[in-house]
Amino acid sequence: MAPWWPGRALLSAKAPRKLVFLFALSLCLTYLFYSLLSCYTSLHFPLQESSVYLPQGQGPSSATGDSPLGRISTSDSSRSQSHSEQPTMSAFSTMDSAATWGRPEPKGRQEAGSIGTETPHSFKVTNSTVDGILSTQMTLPSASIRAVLSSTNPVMVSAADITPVIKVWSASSPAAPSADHVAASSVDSSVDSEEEGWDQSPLAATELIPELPTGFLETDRQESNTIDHRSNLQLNVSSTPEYGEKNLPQAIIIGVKKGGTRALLEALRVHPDVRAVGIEPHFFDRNYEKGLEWYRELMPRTVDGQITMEKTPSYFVTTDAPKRIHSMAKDTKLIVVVRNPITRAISDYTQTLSKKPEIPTFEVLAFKNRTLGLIDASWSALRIGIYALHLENWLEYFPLSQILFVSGERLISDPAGEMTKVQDFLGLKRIVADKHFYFNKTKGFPCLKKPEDSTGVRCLGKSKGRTHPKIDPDVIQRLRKFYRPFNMMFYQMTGEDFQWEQDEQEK
Ligand SMILES: Nc1ncnc2c1ncn2[C@@H]1O[C@H](COP(=O)(O)OS(=O)(=O)O)[C@@H](OP(=O)(O)O)[C@H]1O
Repeated sequence: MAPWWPGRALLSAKAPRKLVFLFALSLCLTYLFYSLLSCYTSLHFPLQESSVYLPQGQGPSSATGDSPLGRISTSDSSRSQSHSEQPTMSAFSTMDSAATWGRPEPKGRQEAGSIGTETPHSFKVTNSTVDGILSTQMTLPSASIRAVLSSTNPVMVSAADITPVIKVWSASSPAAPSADHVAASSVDSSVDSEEEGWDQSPLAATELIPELPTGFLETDRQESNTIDHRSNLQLNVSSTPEYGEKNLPQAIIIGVKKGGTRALLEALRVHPDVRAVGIEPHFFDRNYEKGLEWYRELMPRTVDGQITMEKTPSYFVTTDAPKRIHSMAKDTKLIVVVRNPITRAISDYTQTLSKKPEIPTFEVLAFKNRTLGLIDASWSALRIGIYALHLENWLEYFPLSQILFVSGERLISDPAGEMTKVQDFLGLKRIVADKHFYFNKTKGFPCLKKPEDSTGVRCLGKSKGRTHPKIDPDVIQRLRKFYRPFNMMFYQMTGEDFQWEQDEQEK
């Protein structure tokens, strides 16, 4: 009986050999296609998933175990849907520089109709180019932000992919697509921001200053923990008087992590009309189910004319925070301290490293594929720095006029100047000024001092102003390219050029 496989006889025949060759070729092509497809899919993280770091023992991180830091992925149908609806683009090459862009109405205003009366904003680009193309007035819908997120990763730019996504939004355009599916709704908790009040730090020989009298720029001892760690303890700052009443905050420092939020809050606390809770309440991200009364209880007492404040830097990247804060009080003033996203990422990494020395290097974590130069934008240290993406979420609820962007860099180089802006924004008398700051050479940062008493300064603790590890300059260069379009978008959205592109030397 003839074998089912004709063997050499068949292979030696000319025509069948061609067939076999074609078959093998098609197999190779199919394989290649699926490899590319899977590569493509994995690169689309921001459209599909939210990858975050979780502290050890929290969440399902260990189940996925794709990172020693416990990265997890969450997907839901809305994400997949947005993915399928999501057009992509190649950088800004499709932008029409003459197009006029309008900001969609903040949802809050649509609903309540009472957050101010201004017409939808449009913004002049302050820094005129993104790869030489971005210019004029435009607003950046989340679709384009995500598209840039794809296109800043070189592998993403394939001919088939390149679909223009920039839509001209007139003032009557519907709200921008929600950024819900991309915002980090559960950004890292245990390695979250570190709260620490002003410490007396070692001073240079020429700066030696006697011990502070008790009560001077009082440090809230409870600041070293987040609310989560302190469960339901009474958390008023130690200097809180027993008179007055507890109010929900009228102003919140919502971000960004490692931006300089503690320095800002502590400087604000010098102002007699500001009362702030020292710890980070994490109400709008982690403790929301505890209710507003729980939140109010955390606040220090205030008397007439004083404002209540808190800071929780993770709010800025929390999907639900804008909606929640808006539903608490639509006139809440929001402050975001922003810092060069590359330095911010390194600072974030340095903090994690200080707690988990075994983690891979920054260079390793920053890439999905280093050979291809493919940035891992799912790494929270990098993703937090895509400010335009997160801001878009806030602008759906709050008008730009209700958000103040403080430069983390200027907060160090000219703290009094930044404080003037902050006080004006909060409607406070300009009280915190140059005389309240002192540059501590040992610390390398400004510290607070009591103007009428030059015997003491207070600096932030050791976890603020850490020495950063030296990062491979090629990696920095790649990150610059990655962030550049997002920074441009952010400048455009805020109407302010933070000049991060000029930072040649990362710390
Ligand atoms: N006056 C003063 N003293 C010390 N540090 C200062 C100050 N002003 C700004 N900074 C910068 O603040 C960075 C920490 O930011 P945050 O307070 O937002 O961090 S956190 O999110 O609350 O953990 C911290 O980041 P690192 O330098 O990376 O440690 C500082 O650069």
